[in-house]
Amino acid sequence: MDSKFHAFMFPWFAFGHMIPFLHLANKLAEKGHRVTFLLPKKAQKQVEHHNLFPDSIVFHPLTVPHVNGLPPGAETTSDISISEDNLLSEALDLTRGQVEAAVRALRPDLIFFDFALWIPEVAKELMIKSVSYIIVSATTIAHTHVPGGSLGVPPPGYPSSKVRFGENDAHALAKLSIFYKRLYHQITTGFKRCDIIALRTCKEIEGKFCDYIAHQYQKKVLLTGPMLPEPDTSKPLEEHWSHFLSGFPPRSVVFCALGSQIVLEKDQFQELCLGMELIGLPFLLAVKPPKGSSTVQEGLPEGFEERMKGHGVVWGGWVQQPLILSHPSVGCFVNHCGPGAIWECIMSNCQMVLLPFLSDQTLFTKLMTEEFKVSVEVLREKTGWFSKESLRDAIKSVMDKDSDLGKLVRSNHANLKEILVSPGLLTGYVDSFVEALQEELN
Ligand SMILES: O=c1ccn([C@@H]2O[C@H](COP(=O)(O)OP(=O)(O)O[C@H]3O[C@H](CO)[C@@H](O)[C@H](O)[C@H]3O)[C@@H](O)[C@H]2O)c(=O)[nH]1
Repeated sequence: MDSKFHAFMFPWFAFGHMIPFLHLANKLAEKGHRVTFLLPKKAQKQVEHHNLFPDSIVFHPLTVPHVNGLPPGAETTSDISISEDNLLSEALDLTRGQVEAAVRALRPDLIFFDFALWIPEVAKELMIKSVSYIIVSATTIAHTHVPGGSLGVPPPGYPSSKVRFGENDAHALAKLSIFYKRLYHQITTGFKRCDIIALRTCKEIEGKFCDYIAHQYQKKVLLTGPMLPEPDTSKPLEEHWSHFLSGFPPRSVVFCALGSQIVLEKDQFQELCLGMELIGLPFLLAVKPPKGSSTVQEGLPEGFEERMKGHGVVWGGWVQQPLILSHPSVGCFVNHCGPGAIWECIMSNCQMVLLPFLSDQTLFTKLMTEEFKVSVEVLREKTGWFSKESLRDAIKSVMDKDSDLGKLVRSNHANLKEILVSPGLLTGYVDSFVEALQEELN
């Protein structure tokens, strides 16, 4: 065949999945390959600015069928609560007819998927190769999606004694239990049936977990590297943020964002706000409105906005996270340890304070905090509650100039970043990945 291939991409209906798939699509397009990207209709508008090669990456919008129990018009995880994930996953399965029709009409050489476990079946029938491309950490896959373990308990031979759930992580396991069975089935079946397993990581960070997965599934595991976004030069940081941030000294602002899915209970949201106030440093808190409030302002603690005027902002909308992280005034990033956030954080110069909510976020937090010692974790109580004081203590422990812990994590973080930015490392991952795909197709 022609050495240039045509790939289909069909990620789970969540921005944390569609965006890194698109970054991979860009890397393929950069090398002259074509991509047809299947996604829910409404999502296209929100992600199309990530498409750097519109001539080579073509969106193929899908109509997401309604499933009883889902809010009308729900298409992505941003439209639903975590407890409705299984229903959205049923809706994804119901798009099979549309996907098959597109595959038959366009006959790609490869199909990348993650949760649609029926893709290998569709592909095989037409002699197309299927690639199970997983964008969450290899740590999570090794712990939770290898046969032999159970909810919260890793399978035999799992390669870490530190990257495990602790006694205060029951809150994360409780959330996982809602969709554990379905997700476990999707990923393990996808892995068994696909031609290639690919992971969004690099061996410098998760090598032993990748080797473990390859051994357990007896399949070659290809790595794409972290798939960081290309710096978006088309849109500078919005004026109101650059104006706000530039008013503070270098590295003094605490930026907090919790990804695209986390919606806090109102009391926990208020505690988060009060914790930011306690630190005494300028801050930008970009989180969704809490449960029961339609705006963040509506959920704020009494008098908070007035007290924080000119010093701290709580924002309920989308922000340009990578650009904020690279602003010289930002010195600390409090985040949920989502796979996108964490790679962006590692590549920044910000101190890392981790506040995980979901199970994959919790495991990656342990990897960063216990094994690499590049971050600190906000302590929670057994109920999962975190107090304003524990948030303040975690942030102060890395922001206080004289803190030994702060110096340690800063220096470990700088070393890790240096490895990742070493010339050719990340492009080398993409080159080897594409070569391996081409070999598979020949
Ligand atoms: O206001 C915002 C919020 C997010 N982002 C970007 O959106 C991406 C978010 O990705 P990520 O950090 O991975 O977070 P989530 O989308 O929240 O990740 C969800 O989806 C992942 C894949 O299922 C899970 O691993 C996580 O636990 C779950 O929170 C990142 O690139 C951010 O830079 C912005 O640019 N602006």
